[in-house]
Amino acid sequence: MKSVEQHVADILDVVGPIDPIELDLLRAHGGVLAETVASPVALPQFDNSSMDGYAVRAADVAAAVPGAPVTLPVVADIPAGDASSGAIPPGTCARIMTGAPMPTGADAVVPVEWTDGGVARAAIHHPVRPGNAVRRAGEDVEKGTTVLREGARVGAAELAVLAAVGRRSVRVRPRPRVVVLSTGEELVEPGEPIGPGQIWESNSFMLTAAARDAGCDAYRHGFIGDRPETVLATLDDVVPRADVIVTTGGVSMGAYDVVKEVLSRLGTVRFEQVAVQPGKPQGFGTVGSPATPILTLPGNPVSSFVSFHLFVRPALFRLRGLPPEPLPSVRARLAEPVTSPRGRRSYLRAVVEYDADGYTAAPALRQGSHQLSALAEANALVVIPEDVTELPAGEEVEALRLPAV
Ligand SMILES: Nc1nc2c(c(=O)[nH]1)N[C@H]1C(S)=C(S)[C@@H](COP(=O)(O)OP(=O)(O)OC[C@H]3O[C@@H](n4cnc5c(N)ncnc54)[C@H](O)[C@@H]3O)O[C@H]1N2
Ligand code: MOO
Repeated sequence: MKSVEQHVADILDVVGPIDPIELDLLRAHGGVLAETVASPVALPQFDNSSMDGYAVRAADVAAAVPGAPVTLPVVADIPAGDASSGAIPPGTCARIMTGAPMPTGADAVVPVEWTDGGVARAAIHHPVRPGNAVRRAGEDVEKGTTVLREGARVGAAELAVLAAVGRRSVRVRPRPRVVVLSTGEELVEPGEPIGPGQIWESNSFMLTAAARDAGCDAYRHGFIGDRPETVLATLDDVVPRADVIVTTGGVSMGAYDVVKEVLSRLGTVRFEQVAVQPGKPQGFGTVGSPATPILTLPGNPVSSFVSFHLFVRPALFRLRGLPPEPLPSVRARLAEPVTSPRGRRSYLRAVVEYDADGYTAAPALRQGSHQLSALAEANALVVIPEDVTELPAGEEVEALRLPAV
């Protein structure tokens, strides 16, 4: 059987970063910068006050002390956005608001709390040093310097920086469009009545959400039955709208394993067994024109979930133009003994907790690949290597942290 690492490497060979496009700021949210951004201006662009108070010459208020204030005439009132005040003569002051341009001649701001708050004349009770409460032009960003590098993920802070340097749009690799399809005649839409032998469909909700959590625009196409013509027609239909297609079900050895049957015929998708538990039957390749990457995951819900984190997630990172890093991991002590099949690497659902002695991993009692309840409780996947069949409690293991919402 193929190793997990080899399967990831093979997938990454067929998946490349999606092409960059210029997008308006909020549409670029969640994208990855495809340009390095330099600021065309200094930030701040002008000296301005960091407090509501009075712009003064520091020398004029050097003698001020509580009880014996220096009183100055107020010659201007400067709100933020008002650059019309000109210079203030020596021995005067200007009422100034946070963010307002410093008037020429003033070199410091006295916060309003240190004054009587006067409108025509202001009594100042504290001396200030030159530069007090003044934000100098360029002290945040000098004109022409790099503020964001290619490869940065465009989140809230990056959008703030882009807007602050005057950008309305930016070149990014946008969030990849992931189309999620499930197959199986037994599936019924949740909320609908269910008949004997049927189950409510769950994989496509899980995968759509997981892909969104991984920074993609994911669409749940819903599910299709086990008829080859429908599967092919559906794939043709979604290719133009997808940067990657993820399917579940129909990839093992059964008589109705339609995904495998249909895609094997095309010759562009490989079906293999990976030495992993759960998630052994896997397929990947490309479909349609333009050739669109497709990953076919097993139908068992837990297998599908684990496959997403091991195989789909790196592919999504690659599409985004990010390093295909694995889930973050910690070393943890097993709270219970565990077993694992020889020759397959197990990913056991577990609850990892941190205390004074470090991390502990409590494996879920129900580890079946259909047992979803344990999945919802778990916050980690404990890795049991291929050549290990059992481990006692207390043994140290690698635990992959599952992303939290
Ligand atoms: N003879 C063999 N049988 C199986 C093997 C094998 O090697 N030889 N492998 C087993 C393993 S391991 C897995 S994993 C599954 C994978 O099966 P498929 O990918 O073909 O998936 P299905 O047969 O369609 O479904 C499996 C299981 O999952 C349920 N399911 C499917 N889709 C959904 C969905 N969207 N939402 C919720 N549940 C879903 C389905 O009802 C089945 O119970 O094959 C084993 N068999
Ligand atoms: O690989 Mo299957 O996922 O063992 O249940």
